[in-house]
Amino acid sequence: MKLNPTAYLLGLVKPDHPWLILAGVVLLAILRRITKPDPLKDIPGPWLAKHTPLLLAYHTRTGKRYLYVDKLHKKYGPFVRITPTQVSCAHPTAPSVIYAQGSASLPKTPFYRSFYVNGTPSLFSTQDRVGHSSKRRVLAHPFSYASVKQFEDWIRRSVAKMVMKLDQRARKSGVGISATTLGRASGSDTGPFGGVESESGEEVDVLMWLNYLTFDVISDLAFGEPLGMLDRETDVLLEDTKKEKSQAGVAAMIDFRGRTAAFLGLFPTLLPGSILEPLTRWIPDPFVQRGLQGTNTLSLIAQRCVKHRLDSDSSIRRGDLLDQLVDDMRSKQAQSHDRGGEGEVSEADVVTDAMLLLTAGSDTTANSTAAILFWIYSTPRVLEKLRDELTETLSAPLTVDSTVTLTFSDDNEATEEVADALGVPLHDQLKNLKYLSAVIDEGLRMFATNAFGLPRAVPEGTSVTVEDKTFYEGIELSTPAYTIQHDVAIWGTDADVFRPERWLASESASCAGSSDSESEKLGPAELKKYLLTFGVGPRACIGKNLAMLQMQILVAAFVMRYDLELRDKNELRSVEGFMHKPVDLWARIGMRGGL
Ligand code: HEM
Repeated sequence: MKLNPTAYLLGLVKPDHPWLILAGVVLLAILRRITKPDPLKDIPGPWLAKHTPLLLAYHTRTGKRYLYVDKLHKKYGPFVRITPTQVSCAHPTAPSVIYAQGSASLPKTPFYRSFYVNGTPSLFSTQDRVGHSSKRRVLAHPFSYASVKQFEDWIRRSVAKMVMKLDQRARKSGVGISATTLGRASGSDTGPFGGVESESGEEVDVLMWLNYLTFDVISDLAFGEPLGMLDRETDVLLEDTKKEKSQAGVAAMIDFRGRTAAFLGLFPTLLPGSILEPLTRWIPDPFVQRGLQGTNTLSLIAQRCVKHRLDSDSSIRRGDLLDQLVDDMRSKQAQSHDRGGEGEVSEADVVTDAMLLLTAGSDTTANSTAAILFWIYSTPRVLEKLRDELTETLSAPLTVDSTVTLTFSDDNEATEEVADALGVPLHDQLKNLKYLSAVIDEGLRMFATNAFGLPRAVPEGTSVTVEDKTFYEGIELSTPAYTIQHDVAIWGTDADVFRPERWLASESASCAGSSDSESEKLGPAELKKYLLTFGVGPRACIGKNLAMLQMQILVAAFVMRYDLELRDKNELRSVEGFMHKPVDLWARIGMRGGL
């Protein structure tokens, strides 16, 4: 078939040999690179990485990019070339330079165009600084701690629903988990937590339940209705999804989308804004197609929700995040009317940002919480100490009469009573608990939900110096979060040990496992600079308050209520897309002794 360039550019016609065209593009890029002077010739790295992003792309596809980059740093040192234009900087001074605030801040790279939705950038993916500030201002207030606190009742209601369902599994054969499986921390047969030697409860995938919860919470806030995963006890297939070939649920689609974006982002010539972009949809690769299909379907769902809100009576307000996005659109449309359309925010912008909130704010929180629970339940000393701290503050979960049958209703007040009766903690009871906070920070450090080196570009006509290396315009710099969070020069020789005490000023050097570490010299406030889980600088996570509030409530609720016997307490299997996530967290769940 003869290729009609216009039809191809409109994406209407499938070219005969998309792989050949792609191979040609890669070859041209290599030739160009070989014949041009190389500004990064002094930066070490694998030979192939100098000429093509394919090596990094391969490791991205395996879901272990962070381990590959970590290995490169161990071999080549703090500066490693990972693609022809990208340098991974694992020097401790790198985060404050690459993710600097204010006029020194570096823009996001074209990599982020892989997250555009139908060609529209979101708050997260936009490279334009002015556009970013304007979008960020809209959501800054709703994500402030004071505003997020107002969502607390919504969150506790969902936690209560999850707890009731997990209780049924945990009570299957009535009694607590054996002391042996918990590590016999106290040496007594009844175990430190009052459990007795017996098999109890069902095996559940804790990660899956956390996903149901966080997806319900964020869809309620961003889409105006919960997806209903907790009710249905499954990743949902929405009406819009059922028409699709893949038949994947929402959580699975978000996963495909993140993995595909991390891969395609390494080939900017295939992304929106590039002439070759129409080719992308014809790439005969199921991995890519699943991700693109996921994006399309999620955007259809978002469009339906936004349309529903726009069509509904504007005087009835839910006070959720979607209300904020719609209000902003309406006010900017009114203002720009007088300026001939300049600065207008369209329905497509609202759809893209609503979808962003769902994708950024759901499994990230679930994955982080699952990882933290893994570390807590595989370290009996920490579990015991955390329970001591929580017990001093929360008595409710231990006094619940478990024989009373609690039922859920649509009446919010009634369900809040259920949350109280089930002893779901209030954030005010938790927010100042030092050990809980240290355990969460340490879990985030160890697992590194954001393990990726988030790329930033050196702008035209400028240069950036990290330690003794200067980089010029067009070079892309990133800091590998996992590597920094496990660097012995920062955390000490026990960098790979789960030791929450390093975050407590009074105890940072006094616990088993601590050594001649640098972390004895760096106090907890200094160490915070190297915890990159939520990003750093002007593009850092806007949802951190919401995520922390959920994680604190969830961790406290689990630890106070359940004993978990992990199927594998030696390893948390994980995979990295754009974010790093556990594959699952199977555990036999039992009610804690006394409940
Ligand atoms: C533990 C959970 C979370 C983690 C680990 C996390 C991590 C991150 C990271 C590393 C970034 C920076 C990305 C970059 O620079 O490319 C980011 C940005 C962002 N996150 Fe989160 N996040 C979490 C929860 C949330 C929640 C609950 C929401 C909202 C519902 C959210 C919304 C966003 C948004 C909108 C951005 C883009 C901010 C901007 O560019 O100005 N995140 N997040």
